Amino acid sequence: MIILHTIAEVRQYVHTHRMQGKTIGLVPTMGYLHEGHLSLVRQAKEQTDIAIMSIFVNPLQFGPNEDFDSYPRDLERDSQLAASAGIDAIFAPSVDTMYPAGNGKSLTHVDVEVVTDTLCGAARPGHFRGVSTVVSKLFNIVLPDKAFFGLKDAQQVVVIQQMVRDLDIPVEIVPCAIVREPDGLAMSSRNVFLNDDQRSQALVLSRSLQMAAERVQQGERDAVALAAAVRATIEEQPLADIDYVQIVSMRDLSPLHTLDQPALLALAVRFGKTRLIDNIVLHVHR
Ligand SMILES: Nc1ncnc2c1ncn2[C@@H]1O[C@H](COP(=O)(O)OP(=O)(O)OP(=O)(O)O)[C@@H](O)[C@H]1O
Ligand SMILES: CC(C)(CO)[C@@H](O)C(=O)[O-]
Ligand code: BAL
Repeated sequence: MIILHTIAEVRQYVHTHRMQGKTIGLVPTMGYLHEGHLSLVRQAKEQTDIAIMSIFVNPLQFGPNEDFDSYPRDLERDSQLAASAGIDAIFAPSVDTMYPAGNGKSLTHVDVEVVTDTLCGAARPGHFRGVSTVVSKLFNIVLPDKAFFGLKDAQQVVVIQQMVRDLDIPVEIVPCAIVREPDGLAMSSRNVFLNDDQRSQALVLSRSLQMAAERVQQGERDAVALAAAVRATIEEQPLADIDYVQIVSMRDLSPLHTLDQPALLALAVRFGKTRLIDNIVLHVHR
């Protein structure tokens, strides 16, 4: 396993393997790895010859009052975990390498419209502009055949798929299932910030999503009532501060009133300063 820091090193590494006829898989991350990230690595290794992980806490996707500075970072630990999951190379650039204009700013941006109007796009202005800009840079640097993204960030998957279609970027986006702790909590690098009370109350997120899926199975078709029920369940936990609970169309993420098509129930909830997201796809059998 090799750690690369510059764009030139990555290009050279990729070129060498391409000349040998190898396919390339990219796993973009912000590091502080857990089993969710490692599941993406394993899928990359199954589907491509060479798996490259990027580890970069991207300043462009954080708002001024968000947790860019405190976001957990540990490249040493990440390298060991990534190597144990079979990664071939890590690309860990500095902020100046990715943004030579300085101060973590870019003079050029990629802006995906419409599917960024809801959910985290509405709650975190500029977030997806930062994500699609850095991901398109990573695609241009690595030139992967496939890129692997977790469905915990379901809107991110939709945004990247839209960007790739609209800009004719020759990469296949592979969405990967959410990995959870045994008690249901979706794995996230930010879980380390939860204290014991917050951690146990945060179980309400996966529990309420599961409850919603069961109600849909039992025939519930009123998306507004269902979202309200999820909201009420979460509000029973005194430490939970809801950012959003929304049911949207899987197709274009527009808000849904009736469950008459595949839907995404997505939520973002703060516990103290820690903002957690989770979601479930609601399958409606008519
Ligand atoms: N629990 C998970 N299951 C599957 N994929 C995941 C999970 N957590 C993160 N990922 C995916 O890993 C990739 C990198 O995500 P990132 O580094 O932001 O990790 P994270 O744990 O989501 O961090 P945070 O939630 O604190 O932003 C993304 O594609 C993300 O969807
Ligand atoms: C895709 C990504 C690595 C871009 O910075 C980030 O948004 C993430 O970790 O999901
Ligand atoms: N996984 C999404 C990265 C972020 O929260 O900025």
